[in-house]
Amino acid sequence: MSGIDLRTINLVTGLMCVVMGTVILGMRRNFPSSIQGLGLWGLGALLGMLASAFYGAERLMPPSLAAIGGNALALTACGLMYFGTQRFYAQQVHWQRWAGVGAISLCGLTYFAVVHPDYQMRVALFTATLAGLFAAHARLLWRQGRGFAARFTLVVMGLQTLIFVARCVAAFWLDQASTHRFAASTIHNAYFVSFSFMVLLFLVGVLLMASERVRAEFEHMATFDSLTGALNRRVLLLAGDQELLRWQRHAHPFAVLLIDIDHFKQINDQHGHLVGDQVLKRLAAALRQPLRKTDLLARYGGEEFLVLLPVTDEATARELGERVRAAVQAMPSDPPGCPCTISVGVSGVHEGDTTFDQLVARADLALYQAKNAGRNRVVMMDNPTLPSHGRTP
Ligand SMILES: Nc1nc2c(ncn2[C@@H]2O[C@H](COP(=O)(O)OP(=O)(O)OP(=O)(O)O)[C@@H](O)[C@H]2O)c(=O)[nH]1
Repeated sequence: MSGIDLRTINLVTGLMCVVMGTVILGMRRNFPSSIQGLGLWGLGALLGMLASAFYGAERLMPPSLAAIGGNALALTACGLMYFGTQRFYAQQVHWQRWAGVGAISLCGLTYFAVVHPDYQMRVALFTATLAGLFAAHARLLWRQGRGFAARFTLVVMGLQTLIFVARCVAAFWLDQASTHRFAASTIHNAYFVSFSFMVLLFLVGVLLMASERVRAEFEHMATFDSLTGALNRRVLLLAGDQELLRWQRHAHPFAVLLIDIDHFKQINDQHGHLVGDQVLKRLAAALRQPLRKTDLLARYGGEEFLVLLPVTDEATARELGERVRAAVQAMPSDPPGCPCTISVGVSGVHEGDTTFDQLVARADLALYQAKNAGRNRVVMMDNPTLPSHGRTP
């Protein structure tokens, strides 16, 4: 360890910070604005580079200025990283509290650099402040983090905390001989090298966290309808194809409900599209209520919904259709005078069906009959003349 050149490590750490900071800020431009925190992480990394530059330039300026400037920049950089993670997890950023802690710490560092020079006290104060900040950061990741990237970053932050606590303790008991930031001592070298390595790992960790989040958001967008939160048409059709294969293999019956809002155009025309959108949202919530956990609800088109009912025969499907229709009719009218009813076409899988589209086409035919018969009713294709429990509005 004694052969390590700490100035070179300081330079490499600064370069890593500038590269990673630039990458993070570049990614921020291409990521959806819903992913917050990247700007603060990127800025933190760039300030980390400036801190290294200050530490390295101590021969070009009074050493106390290099020490205070470097420490101020390093504290700010680590604070920005923490605030970045708070923003990433949509937490309130309490920067005032940490700005206060940083300011007190910096006053102490200035005192021990200028008024009463004491290198050991500076090391102890600086490492204790950062250990507290890293511990808060690790706690946040522990509470909010999900998935590999967050766990990885949590481990890195936990190790950072331990390294800084160890360095703080060593400043009093084990390291009396050290008098300078770049002076070679086993304890100091170990701290310096591991800290530099952890800075790099932390920046890799936050990059992974952001990439994981973007993937999850795109997956969500590709799976769910953004207005109603129901599945989208593509996902339900794929699930329907799978259900048909299962039926061909195991002969478990299944069925679909095709649902269309009655006179929705009137709701839009009378109250505007925004109210129409709210009705669609409330309707999707009402449709879910009578369904089982295994049933899949999707927005099939503008004001059309499709429900896939696995392991369900036609009689049960019709009953469920009726429950769904009744649940929508029971929805409180909002805005007042804006009643909402639905027509439902039901179809189960039939001998000879080779595609899921055939079921949907039958349900569509049944829906057409329900509309023609006066709306607010459930019609099943096999028995389109069944008396409806619903009433014409
Ligand atoms: N607000 C809103 N309206 C939508 C959306 N998608 C489709 N629509 C509207 O849904 C209405 C569908 O009208 P029509 O197909 O004539 O059907 P309807 O008025 O419900 O009449 P019936 O189905 O015969 O009972 C149109 O006015 C569309 O503009 C949407 O996402 N939001």
